[in-house]
Amino acid sequence: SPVIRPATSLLVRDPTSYNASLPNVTIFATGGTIAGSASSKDQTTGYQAGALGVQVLIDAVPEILNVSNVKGVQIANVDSGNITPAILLNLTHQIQEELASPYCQGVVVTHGTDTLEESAFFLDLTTRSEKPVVVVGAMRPATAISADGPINLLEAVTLAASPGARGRGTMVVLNDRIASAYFTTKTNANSLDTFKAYEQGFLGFFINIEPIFYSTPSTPLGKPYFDVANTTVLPQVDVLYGYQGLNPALATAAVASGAKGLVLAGMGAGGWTDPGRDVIQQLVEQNETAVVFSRRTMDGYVEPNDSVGYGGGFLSPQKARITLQLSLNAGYGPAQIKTVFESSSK
Ligand SMILES: NC(=O)C[C@H](N)C(=O)O
Repeated sequence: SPVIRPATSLLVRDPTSYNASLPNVTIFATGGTIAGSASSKDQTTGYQAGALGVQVLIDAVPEILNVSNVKGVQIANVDSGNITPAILLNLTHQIQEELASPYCQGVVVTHGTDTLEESAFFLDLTTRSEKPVVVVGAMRPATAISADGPINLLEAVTLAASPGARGRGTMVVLNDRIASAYFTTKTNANSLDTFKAYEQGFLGFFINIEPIFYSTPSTPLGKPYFDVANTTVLPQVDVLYGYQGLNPALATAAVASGAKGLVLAGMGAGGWTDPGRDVIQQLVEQNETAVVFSRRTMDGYVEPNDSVGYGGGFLSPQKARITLQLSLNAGYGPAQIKTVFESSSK
């Protein structure tokens, strides 16, 4: 029988629907448009994200019970812009506990799409299991005509329950595509077809809800693992955006307000202005601030060897930020941080 969690965090479907011949998947709900509710069927912006509870999401797709036994855990119910490090740490702790259970074959996380790539990347770096972890969202609220949430959720649960999904790291499901959390990014603020990994591509897609993969399981080269089992707070790392005539004082202000690290979304392959670099250099020398040069372009590579900071390799600013947070949290010094970013660039 399925593992029973404390009543405060557990919502279970009617236990009589339990089918011993099916796998067990746990759905961790965090909010977002997939749980969004608008005032009319044609409203697809300006609605309330994170309005519906996990049980409502599960009940809307009874087909889920043909592929898996499910139980839902409500972690949060917020617009994904309001996902905090505390929520992320709680999520990864609970997921690891669940993955360690022999009764759990896979995990699904429902999440707003705006910052889905950050949470998915964080989970990818902080969980270590062959079992699938699938992060899913939607672009239309649950109340909309042709809402995409129900089919996305069904596909996500099917994927999490599928033996072929094992050993592929954290995955992202939207719009019939299977993507790797490590490489995926949101590319369009409104369109259903928004998650892409331009250079690395998708892992697979769905036909009749069945996951179809293009290749055998693989792991991105140099993907680091960070143990956060005992972590309760993550260090502050801020992202600054590069542009002509950028304001160098913003970097000073970020460090003064507690940032232990900075990620620069630089121009081109990590470019920063000369006056801006002078200030960055001072911050590195005086405060031992860890600085990663990334890029403001959608895709691309920033050389790991920079005289002032670290180059972010293929990592986007938001993913470089999480990597730097986790490296600092692990107590890594300059040489180890350099290795992490160098390796993730290969
Ligand atoms: N499509 C979405 O889920 C957007 C929403 N604002 C969120 O990220 O929570």
